[in-house]
Amino acid sequence: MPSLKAGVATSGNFKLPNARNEENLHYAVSSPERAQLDEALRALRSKLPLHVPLYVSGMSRSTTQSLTSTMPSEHAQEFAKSSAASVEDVQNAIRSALEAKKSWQKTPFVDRATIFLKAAELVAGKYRYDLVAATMLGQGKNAWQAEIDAAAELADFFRFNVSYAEEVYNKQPTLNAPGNFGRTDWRPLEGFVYAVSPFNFTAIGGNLVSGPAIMGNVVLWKPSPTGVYASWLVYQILLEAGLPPNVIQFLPGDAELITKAVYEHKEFSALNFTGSSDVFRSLYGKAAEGVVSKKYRDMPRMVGETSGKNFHLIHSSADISNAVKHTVRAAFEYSGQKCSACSRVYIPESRTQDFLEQIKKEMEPVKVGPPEDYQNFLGPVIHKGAFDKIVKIIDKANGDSRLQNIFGGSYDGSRGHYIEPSLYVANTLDHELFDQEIFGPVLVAYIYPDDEFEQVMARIDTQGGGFALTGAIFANDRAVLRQAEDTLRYSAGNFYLNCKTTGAVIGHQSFGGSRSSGTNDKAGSANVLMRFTSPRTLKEEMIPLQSVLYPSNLA
Ligand SMILES: NC(=O)c1ccc[n+]([C@@H]2O[C@H](COP(=O)([O-])OP(=O)(O)OC[C@H]3O[C@@H](n4cnc5c(N)ncnc54)[C@H](O)[C@@H]3O)[C@@H](O)[C@H]2O)c1
Ligand SMILES: N[C@@H](CCC=O)C(=O)O
Repeated sequence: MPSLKAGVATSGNFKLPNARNEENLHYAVSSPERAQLDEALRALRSKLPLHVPLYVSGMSRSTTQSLTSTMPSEHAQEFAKSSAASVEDVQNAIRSALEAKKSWQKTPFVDRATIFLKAAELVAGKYRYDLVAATMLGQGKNAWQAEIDAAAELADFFRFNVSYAEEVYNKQPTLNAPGNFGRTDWRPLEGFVYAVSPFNFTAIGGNLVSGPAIMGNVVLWKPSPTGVYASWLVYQILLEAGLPPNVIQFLPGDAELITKAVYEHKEFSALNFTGSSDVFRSLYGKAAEGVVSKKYRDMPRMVGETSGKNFHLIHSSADISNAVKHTVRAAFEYSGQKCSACSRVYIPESRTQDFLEQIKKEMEPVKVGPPEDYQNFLGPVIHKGAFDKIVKIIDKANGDSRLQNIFGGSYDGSRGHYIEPSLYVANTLDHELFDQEIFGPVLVAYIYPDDEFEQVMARIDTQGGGFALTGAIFANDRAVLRQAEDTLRYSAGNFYLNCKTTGAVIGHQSFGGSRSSGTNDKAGSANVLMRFTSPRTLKEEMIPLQSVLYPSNLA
């Protein structure tokens, strides 16, 4: 069988198609896309529980050990049983990936790029409804949230990562002395990349593996146990698009066991992680131990996009109607399970009545329930662990004299993991709710005296659990927007003016935060792709050297 090796068919340069954002489908009543999605949902339900194998050394394999996930909207229903990789599977995966690397890194960029462009078309076309349905039933997103993730953002990541790779390759020295020629060889890393993905975005798993692979790396993918079926679909799409099987190895299973086996290998060269800060810190620390003990050939790169405690700051000059609508969406869409979700809001005293009246009105038509019912704005939270954690927070908040409940404050776990969207006003800025990432539909507000705007900004910067992912200022006064942008410069990696903290679009807003929110390498940018390269600088001289001595040495 012919393989993708260094070829001769492309001479010189070529121009890739311009990356474009996938247009969203809206699933309005009686729309053709709604009918197709309903069909995909029916078909998927009829196959439950789904079986997800490993894919190691070019072969899929089911193991006797398995992990089970249930439907978050209907926890009596098993959703997926995924195989679990053993230490030996991990070792085989590394061996096969490193073998595949020899030809993959020499594969012309035109061929690597085309595979991901084709994958984007498969996502946007042939598999769109399967991906959206899998994300709805498996991860509890409603049709719109699943569409913007598993269809649009996934296709965008594939298309834009190809463009960003082109941008990286085009970064070449612009100055050459006469008779000299300098170049940069954007080598992939030596060794292999370990990608660990979260449950909450199908697209993120696709991005964590595709970015490094486009740059010529090989990748071991450990998907989230609660997003495993959608990840498996993404993996199969990449294979169908022509990705040689061993370039990415698919390794569901016990996170700690897999990580331990990966971290034992000398050729571990990078971690590409998205998930919670605590898990990233522990993975960072274990890698550092390996660095200290000289276990690895390289100094492994650590790339991590992690947790947030994101804020909306409302100024007295703000358009309150706009601020309210954005706050409802940012705090409650996908039940607050976005790293970018707004979970603390600061309201000026003079506009509080207006804000609270309007937010209560906006909440009236907001419904909570299964994602298959299109009228539901919020679905369930992902699993019992998340539900129990949020319930504990709500129960405590309901009995806390420092908090006033404005709406919500209840939950129902009888059929699915449902939490009512909840707003509490705290009478002190010292409340722990301003620091804790809840990852659920719970918003805490603080009402500040209008003339304490500057003090409140100072607190916003220092509270928030040390996270600095996203934040927003709502104001009509231009000087206030400038002041907030300057004062809160390090409080958020994505800072929004008069719009919500969620919904970064690939190609428009690259994404990530620093401090405890991660390494801020910016998903959706050429910057993060550069972390998966080890550039080599080349210089060639065409004029022979005439003398050893400098002119100044001569008498
Ligand atoms: N900043 C971002 O771009 C971004 C995007 C999405 C999610 N997130 C964050 O992710 C979190 C929610 O996702 P989650 O619940 O899947 O996160 P998580 O940290 O629980 O899990 C993420 C991944 O790490 C794995 N993992 C968990 N424990 C591990 C261990 N001890 N060793 C090795 N791997 C381990 C999981 O199996 C999963 O694949 C939130 O904190 C959210 O803010 C951040
Ligand atoms: N990039 C997404 C958040 C991803 C994290 O969960 C947003 O901007 O809302």
